[in-house]
Amino acid sequence: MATTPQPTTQLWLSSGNGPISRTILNTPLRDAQPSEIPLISVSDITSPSLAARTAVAQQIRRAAMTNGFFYMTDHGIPADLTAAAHMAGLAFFRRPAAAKEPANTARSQYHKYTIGWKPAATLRINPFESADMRESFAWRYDPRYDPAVGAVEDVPAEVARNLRFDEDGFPWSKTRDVPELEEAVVKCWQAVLGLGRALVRSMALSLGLEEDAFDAKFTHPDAAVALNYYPSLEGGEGEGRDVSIGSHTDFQLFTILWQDEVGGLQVLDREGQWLRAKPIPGTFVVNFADYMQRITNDRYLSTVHRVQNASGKERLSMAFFFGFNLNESCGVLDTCVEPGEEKKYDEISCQEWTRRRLRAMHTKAE
Ligand SMILES: O=C(O)CCC(=O)C(=O)O
Ligand SMILES: [Fe+2]
Repeated sequence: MATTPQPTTQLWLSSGNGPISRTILNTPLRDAQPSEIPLISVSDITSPSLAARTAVAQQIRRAAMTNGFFYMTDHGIPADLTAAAHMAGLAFFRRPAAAKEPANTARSQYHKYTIGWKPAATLRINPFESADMRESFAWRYDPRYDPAVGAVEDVPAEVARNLRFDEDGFPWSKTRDVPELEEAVVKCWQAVLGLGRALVRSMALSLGLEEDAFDAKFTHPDAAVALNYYPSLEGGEGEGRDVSIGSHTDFQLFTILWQDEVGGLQVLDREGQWLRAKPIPGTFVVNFADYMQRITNDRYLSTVHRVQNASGKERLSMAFFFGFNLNESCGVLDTCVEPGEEKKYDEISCQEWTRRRLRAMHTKAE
């Protein structure tokens, strides 16, 4: 018996290769089932037992090839670290715009798009949807804060070329009215950085490589953090309504996201169904991003997601983005092509890839 095709709509998004579209079902948004966004315990991610580490890697592989999203539990990040950054973030954002203005990204010496505070509705990550109603505060990798880096003078020249620091200590020099913010965010970032490195090793294993295959590529990773602050939207959730952050994919390898208990994150599954990724206390959400999709020849999905916070309450999330050192590049991995299959992507540096993505969000980009 022939099945009637389900009504669909085209969803347009920007990408590093220009606008792309996805076919989405016209069915209403619904909560994700555990089989769609699984819960993975990573307690064995650094276990001395290879079998135990492999078991984690296999679950990650399955999630990457299903919908590209999973909840991560037993991750070892102390709850008091995320709680302190959450509270400090709220204290920062709840102040009037004039108090946040000194930390406006536009005032950064070198990182006018990627470090500091962005006011609400000034970004539109998806040109086909409303402006992003979120405010954000972002910071990016600085080896002076990386516990795995000894002396900053030892950072190799080819890495250092892509790392520039504002001489006045921006943005932290402009957030002194919330004195706890710097320490709370940096401590959380440091802990998640360690976890991110462990995850890359697990992902190497999951791709049939040696665990240390990527080690040289993340000595000084493109590890950024964004605190997102979402006032409640007026119009409710669903197609055609305002977005807190528009439909997009993340740029680099993967994102580790902490979310509060409000909810609002939506994930587009492989069939084109929008799913709510409801908060599960104590977990982080992990999603794969564009660079990972490229090097795996589309084996691992860079999943489209967005946020609509229509809860009537404010929401805060912290996104930790993880990528290789910006000067690094990686082509499609041999373990991701079957005999006779073509490599779909050229090798491109992480710097160039993130630049292309940023350019699609801003008229100019660093
Ligand atoms: O706040 C969220 O749940 C997601 C944020 C996000 O997608 C991002 O910052 O890239
Ligand atoms: Fe995202």
